[in-house]
Amino acid sequence: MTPPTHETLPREGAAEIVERLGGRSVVLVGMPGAGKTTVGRRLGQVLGLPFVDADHEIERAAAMTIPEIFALHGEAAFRDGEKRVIARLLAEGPRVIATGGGAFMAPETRDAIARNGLSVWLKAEVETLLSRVKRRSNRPLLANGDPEGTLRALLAVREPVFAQADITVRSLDIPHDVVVNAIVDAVGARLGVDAARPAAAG
Ligand SMILES: Nc1ncnc2c1ncn2[C@@H]1O[C@H](COP(=O)(O)OP(=O)(O)OP(=O)(O)O)[C@@H](O)[C@H]1O
Ligand SMILES: O=C(O)C1=C[C@@H](O)[C@@H](O)[C@H](O)C1
Ligand SMILES: [Mg+2]
Repeated sequence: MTPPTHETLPREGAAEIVERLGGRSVVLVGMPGAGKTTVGRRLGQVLGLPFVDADHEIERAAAMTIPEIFALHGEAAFRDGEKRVIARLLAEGPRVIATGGGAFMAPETRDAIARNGLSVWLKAEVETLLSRVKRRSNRPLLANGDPEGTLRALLAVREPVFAQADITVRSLDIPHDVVVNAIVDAVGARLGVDAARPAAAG
């Protein structure tokens, strides 16, 4: 028998999870490099929900990249736009939403997610985050010559806030599908869906 991969999805229990979400979205929060975009896209496929990345939506709405928004308008303007975009995405739910690394720090955004979503913190160690963020450079906050020090400082401030998420799942360096399955298990358990196991292949 072929082991299940994301090709065999959506998983058994996915329809019941979506039904019990009752229009709420599954919202991934966590540090840059936590895997919100990568894992979120696959989670959407598994649950049969549209996936949307808030960073990409902000770039689309502003018609410029995040580094350009920071450079031209500053971080405060980016944060304002981020709050508005996430509120709109939640209102258009249900979806799987990947948020930007700092989005959950805004109390209004946490409140909006609590009302219209289920928050999932993708938790990873600094060493893991660092090795992942080195691969891409769309993160103006880390472009200061000391990404490790910056990540550590951000994590110290943000970790207690991420810990307020409804669900915490470790984002280890393991196949993405394993992380996705752990999220489905946790969301299913939270919603009382006990059939949320991988669909048998064949
Ligand atoms: N479980 C995993 N194992 C190994 N690598 C992973 C895992 N999850 C994500 N990655 C890798 O880490 C990198 C960062 O992932 P991703 O861009 O999804 O993070 P993010 O949380 O969306 O970051 P940001 O907040 O900056 O948008 C990517 O190269 C991705 O392939
Ligand atoms: O950690 C952060 O504050 C950020 C993370 C990215 O996802 C982007 O939202 C932006 O670069 C800010
Ligand atoms: Mg991302």
